[in-house]
Amino acid sequence: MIEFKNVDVVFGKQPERALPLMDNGESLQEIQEKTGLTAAVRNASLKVGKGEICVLMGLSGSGKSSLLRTANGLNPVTRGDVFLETDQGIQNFHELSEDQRRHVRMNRISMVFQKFALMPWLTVAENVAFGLEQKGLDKSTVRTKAIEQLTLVGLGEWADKKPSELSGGMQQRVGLARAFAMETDIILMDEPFSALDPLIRSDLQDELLRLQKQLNKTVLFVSHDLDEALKLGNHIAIMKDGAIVQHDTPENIVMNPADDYVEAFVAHTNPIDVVNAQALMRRFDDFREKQGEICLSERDDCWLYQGDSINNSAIRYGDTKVPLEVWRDGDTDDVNKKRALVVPLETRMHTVMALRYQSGHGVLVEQDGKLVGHVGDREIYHAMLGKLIGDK
Ligand SMILES: Nc1ncnc2c1ncn2[C@@H]1O[C@H](COP(=O)(O)OP(=O)(O)OP(=O)(O)O)[C@@H](O)[C@H]1O
Repeated sequence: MIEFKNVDVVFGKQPERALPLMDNGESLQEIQEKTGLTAAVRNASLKVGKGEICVLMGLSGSGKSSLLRTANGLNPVTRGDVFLETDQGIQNFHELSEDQRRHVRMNRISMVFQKFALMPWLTVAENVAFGLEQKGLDKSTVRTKAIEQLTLVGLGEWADKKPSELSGGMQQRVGLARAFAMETDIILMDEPFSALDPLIRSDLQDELLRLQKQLNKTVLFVSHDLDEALKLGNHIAIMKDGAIVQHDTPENIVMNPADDYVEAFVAHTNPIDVVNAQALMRRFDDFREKQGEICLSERDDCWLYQGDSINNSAIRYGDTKVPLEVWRDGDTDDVNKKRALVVPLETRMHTVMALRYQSGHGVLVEQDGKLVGHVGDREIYHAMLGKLIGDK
């Protein structure tokens, strides 16, 4: 977990001079003119939970990197707090002694930069091992861990090559392996994929999502690119002139932008590529129940009977029962029309719509093997019109 509370970052001599002006609501430009100081971050509050990827987005100069870099002390905090989960519990990073900070940097936080920052004279494995050696682990443990991490990112065979023998995409994979090897809970990523061409970039995004499923880190990720933010983020925080103007789920950023600035960012995004079943569905708490069955549609006389498992559950239209089937990622054209389909929470709206259309039934949504909601035509139409059922 990492939490920023009312963080201000000001660059220049005697940065505190900017604080009263900031409190007066003066603009960055006014502050710059009056004091010569750069107020890069203004009153930013943001919490990133364990297992979450939060993407910081905004135009160039909006303060994304300045905020990110307060998390490991690369930038000072002029005012405010940065709380981190450490082995001593939750601690305010900027109140720690220099020794304690070094310990936290070594054991709790790692960082991946835009430039791969690999040392050219070391082999790939030695680059991954570097931080582990600093931790004081013995040589054979270090080598084993480095190879394990390289294998995890598909580069096991390349361990003894030099970085210059690898493509840009592979070098950034080494960067990921190096960050993951440190086994820190928190990973800071400052535009790690921006220098890569689009196909490789997309591969690495997939790779990060795959690793994250396995490793469950707390990730703060800076990006310029909305598509990247929508693909990776559980939450997105949009920054403007040093302030966070909206911190929200990707769906809400696209469907309910907080102001014109956010709206301009998302103007060309199609909701069906962003909204997922979780945001789209109507939860069962919201439906009428009768004799143990949930009424999915009054008009169609459609009911859900829930047995002890999904396989033993069914939907019923009047007297006709339709068994359920969990949809496994695959072709949306090739669905069994005699079944109603069940999808996980993260399934994208375009897939849910295709399954609704192909199966002829509303789509059920499961979480950890339990049915939790339903997407029918009403939910789909609402989302197309720019409204999610959850925020009506
Ligand atoms: N070390 C520094 N010293 C002085 N000013 C700085 C420093 N780092 C950043 N700034 C200034 O702070 C403001 C915010 O910069 P920052 O790099 O945080 O923005 P950003 O949103 O990450 O931009 P980009 O997407 O271009 O990297 C800018 O005006 C920048 O010039």
